[in-house]
Amino acid sequence: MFDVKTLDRTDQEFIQNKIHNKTKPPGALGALESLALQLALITGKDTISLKQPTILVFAGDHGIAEEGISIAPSAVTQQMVLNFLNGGAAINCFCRSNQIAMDVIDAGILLPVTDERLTMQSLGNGTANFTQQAAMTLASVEQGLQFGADVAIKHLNNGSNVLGFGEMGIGNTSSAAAIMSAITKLPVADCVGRGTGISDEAYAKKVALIKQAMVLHEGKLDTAMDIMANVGGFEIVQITGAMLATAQRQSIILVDGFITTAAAMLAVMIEPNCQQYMVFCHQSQEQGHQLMLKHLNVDALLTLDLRLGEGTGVALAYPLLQAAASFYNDMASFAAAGIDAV
Ligand SMILES: O=C(O)c1ccc[n+]([C@@H]2O[C@H](COP(=O)([O-])O)[C@@H](O)[C@H]2O)c1
Ligand SMILES: Cc1cc2nc[nH]c2cc1C
Repeated sequence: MFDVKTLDRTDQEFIQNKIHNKTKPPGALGALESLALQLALITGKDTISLKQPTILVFAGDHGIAEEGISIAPSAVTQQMVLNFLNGGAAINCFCRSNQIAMDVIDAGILLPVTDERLTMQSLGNGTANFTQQAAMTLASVEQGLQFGADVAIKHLNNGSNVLGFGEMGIGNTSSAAAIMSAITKLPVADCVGRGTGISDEAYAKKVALIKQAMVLHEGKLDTAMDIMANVGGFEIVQITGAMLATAQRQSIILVDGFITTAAAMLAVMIEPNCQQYMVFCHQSQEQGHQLMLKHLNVDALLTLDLRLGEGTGVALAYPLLQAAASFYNDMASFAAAGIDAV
């Protein structure tokens, strides 16, 4: 279904020399230098171009929410979708301040929203409770990957070359933790965090429930498709498909927090080359996120102790991409500035 090419590294030496010859001590721009290298490899060796940055916010509900493992009920997913559409959420503020476009997608929320500003590609009214049965069918996984790819391609065809991914879904840290445990083989207790900020009691219940689910689905968590069907979420599947399509089009993927990184891990499991197109924007406070990033062997750009999701870490990190582009494109070289190279 997807065919992601390895990033062409023919120009790597040229790009590294260009960065090296800027008027600064070698390496002095730290993480911005590796970011500039990645962006130049993706968008072009002469100029880094970031076109029509857009954050796709996928919303979906989770059957496991009926167990009381979040501070909020599933109805809040719908209410937050309305908030996104009305411009009132944190992600709206940060997108506005950094001139990033937004698209809100109903990937499968419990309570419907009828609004022409919402991109409708629902896979159903929330997943089944994965502690009792499979979250969804394999047919839903396939449809979800396609829906996700479709919306990414729409934005890429409209001229964007940088897509960020965010999500909203009460209960989705439970699904992300189960996905993480299935992929990394780390113990459930290392993968489960407090999500929206649950009590000690709810946390203990969440760990026990996810352990129970891992036993229930044992032997059926070996492929990305099976992981998604058994313990996934509608928004997570669509983000996975959207990331795969973005990588296939050799465009930039901006990864947000714990849930979007779970989707990123699934995309990488399906097409390992995907990771070369990904920028990990922040390290969430959700306890498993650090271990996810370690598993992928990546560093995030920001650590702000965010644990909100929605794509907020992407929107906040975007100015760092602009800074990387700006120094790569506009900063003087030693030769141009008449400074003795160091
Ligand atoms: O992105 C993150 O790292 C993150 C960490 C904790 C919570 N969230 C958000 O909180 C919701 C899921 O939390 P929960 O407790 O309902 O599983 C969902 O809407 C996410 O966007 C997001
Ligand atoms: C209010 C609220 C806003 C959110 N945004 C992302 N996840 C969220 C969860 C809650 C509960």
